[in-house]
Amino acid sequence: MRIDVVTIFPDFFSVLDVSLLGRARQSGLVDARVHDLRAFTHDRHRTVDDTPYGGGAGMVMKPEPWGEAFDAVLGTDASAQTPATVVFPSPAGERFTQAIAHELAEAPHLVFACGRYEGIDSRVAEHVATRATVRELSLGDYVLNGGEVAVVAMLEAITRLVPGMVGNPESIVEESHADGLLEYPIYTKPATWRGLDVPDVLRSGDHGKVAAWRREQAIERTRRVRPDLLEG
Ligand SMILES: Nc1c(O)cccc1[N+](=O)[O-]
Repeated sequence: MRIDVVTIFPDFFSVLDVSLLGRARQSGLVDARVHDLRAFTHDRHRTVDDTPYGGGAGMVMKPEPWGEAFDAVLGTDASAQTPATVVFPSPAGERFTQAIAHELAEAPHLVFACGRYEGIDSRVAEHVATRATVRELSLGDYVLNGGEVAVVAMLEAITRLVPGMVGNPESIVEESHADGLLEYPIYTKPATWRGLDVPDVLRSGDHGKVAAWRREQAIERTRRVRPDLLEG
């Protein structure tokens, strides 16, 4: 899987050199590249923003540097069988979910466009849609200063699903949201800690009873904390 990230804060993604993603990068499972948007400017001040048409507070990211950045990262896709998927993290986007993480983990080429200021000139996504699959995705209903934080989270959620990324693929199956439910409570030694005991069923050795208890706990926790996940 190839991943390109375009941002005015490339250092934000030094995280790609550590953790799971760092190892995957070194192993060649993931070819992740970070691009500084200012590398696609041509003026002395390396300008990436300007005032909004129609007035209003804040600044808008200019289309020209983005156009050149996408030329650079999408150029080779002209002959690609599957067009790239370009993700614009945005509070106005579709909610990013585990299901979408699985979908994007199948994509051969992902590009993440990190907006700043009030956002990117809307013509950029319109233009890119003629050359790639565009997804506008939101991490949550709150205001961030830009897309970088959201992209780091999405990158972790997506790349850990790439085959070979995690040691035990089983560990992915039994996680919160993996089966549409929140994860059941988990315990390890000691059996009693500060007067609190591990549920007896988990020490019974009866795998059937353990599985039933875990399912019941996951449903109960989901009903209590995220009833919306049980609808529909
Ligand atoms: N919420 C937000 C934002 O305020 C700015 C960029 C991206 C996001 N997001 O992905 O959730």
